Amino acid sequence: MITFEGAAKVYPDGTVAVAGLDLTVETAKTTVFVGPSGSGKTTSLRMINRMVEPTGGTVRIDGADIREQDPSRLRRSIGYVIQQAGLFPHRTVLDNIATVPLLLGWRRGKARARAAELMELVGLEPAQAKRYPHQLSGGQQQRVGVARALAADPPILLMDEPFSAVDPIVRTSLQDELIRLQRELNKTIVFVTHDIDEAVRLGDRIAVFRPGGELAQYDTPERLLAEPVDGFVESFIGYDRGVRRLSFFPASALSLREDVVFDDEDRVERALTTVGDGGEPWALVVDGDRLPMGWVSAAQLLREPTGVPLGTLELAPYGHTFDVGTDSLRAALDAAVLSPAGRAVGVDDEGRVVGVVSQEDLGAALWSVAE
Ligand SMILES: Nc1ncnc2c1ncn2[C@@H]1O[C@H](COP(=O)(O)OP(=O)(O)OP(=O)(O)O)[C@@H](O)[C@H]1O
Repeated sequence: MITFEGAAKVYPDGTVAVAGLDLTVETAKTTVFVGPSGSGKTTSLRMINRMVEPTGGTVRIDGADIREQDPSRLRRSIGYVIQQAGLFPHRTVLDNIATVPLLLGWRRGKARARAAELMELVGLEPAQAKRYPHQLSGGQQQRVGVARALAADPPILLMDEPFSAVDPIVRTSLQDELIRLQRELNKTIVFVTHDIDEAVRLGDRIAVFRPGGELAQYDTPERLLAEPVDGFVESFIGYDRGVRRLSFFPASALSLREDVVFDDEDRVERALTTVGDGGEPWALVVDGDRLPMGWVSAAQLLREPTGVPLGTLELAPYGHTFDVGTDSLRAALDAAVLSPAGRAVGVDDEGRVVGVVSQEDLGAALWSVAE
């Protein structure tokens, strides 16, 4: 547990970077500091490893005042990852990762073996061990940065905008990796970002900072999105917070329809029992393995001669699907919005169609969330 007790930082030029922070970071959880530029996130983070000394208040780790600990020893017991990874350019990937164990006096062989183990943990190929940082992509460099920070197995990991310099696709995969790693390692992670979406994805708790180095709100992502404390937090989160909140509700609560799903060998007249004449506007066609093939509209079915197998018709693309076991209401809504039929296709973990969610069913689920 890391506790900030009235921790403040005023620079000699009078800039108030952090104006008396009271906050407890829970052990083995991910806490995200988010806020606009200059709101004191990095300064607060760096107080934890004494890269910044507070001008007021106290920071404790598991109850002990960090001022009473030797700064370089403290730093070796806390992993630190920064934007652009901050790797040593003239050291190989393996030696970069082995830095802290070597500083701690490990034998070279043991430090390198540990570094190789960490490369695998963060998803780097063994062949990259002998490369230099400039021979890696930005995303790979960040992975090396994370491996280096974890090398001595520190209980605390500080991450200062570690993924902000990579493109959005790499960024999402690094976030996924961090979520997976954290499930395995249970570190106390403090993560700084500007990006509220990143904060909501990664954080067990989120601290929103406002200009002037003040804490505006400290809450779980669910509560932050549901109940921002004031106009500043609300506008910082953005006006689509209602839709974002849907990520916290499982899609498994939706009722799925199977009576509008037909086999590719079924004939047009079979589909017309529920779609078209049967009142429904769209049918979903699946193949013999129940993998989705596409949509056919009621209007088209009524034009086609009977006896034609549905799989031979020109089908509208089914768009993207949602996983009924693991996805959220947000994913289901997204799938419905992007579908030409305005309906979302729910699949199991092997991509086989379980059923379809109509707009009415989605609407009912959204109402229950709003209550
Ligand atoms: N060495 C320094 N001397 C004077 N002012 C400083 C110093 N370092 C930081 N500041 C100021 O302290 C304030 C907080 O900076 P900090 O880096 O903590 O903000 P931040 O929220 O992390 O911002 P960003 O997201 O842009 O990194 C800013 O106004 C910054 O200009």
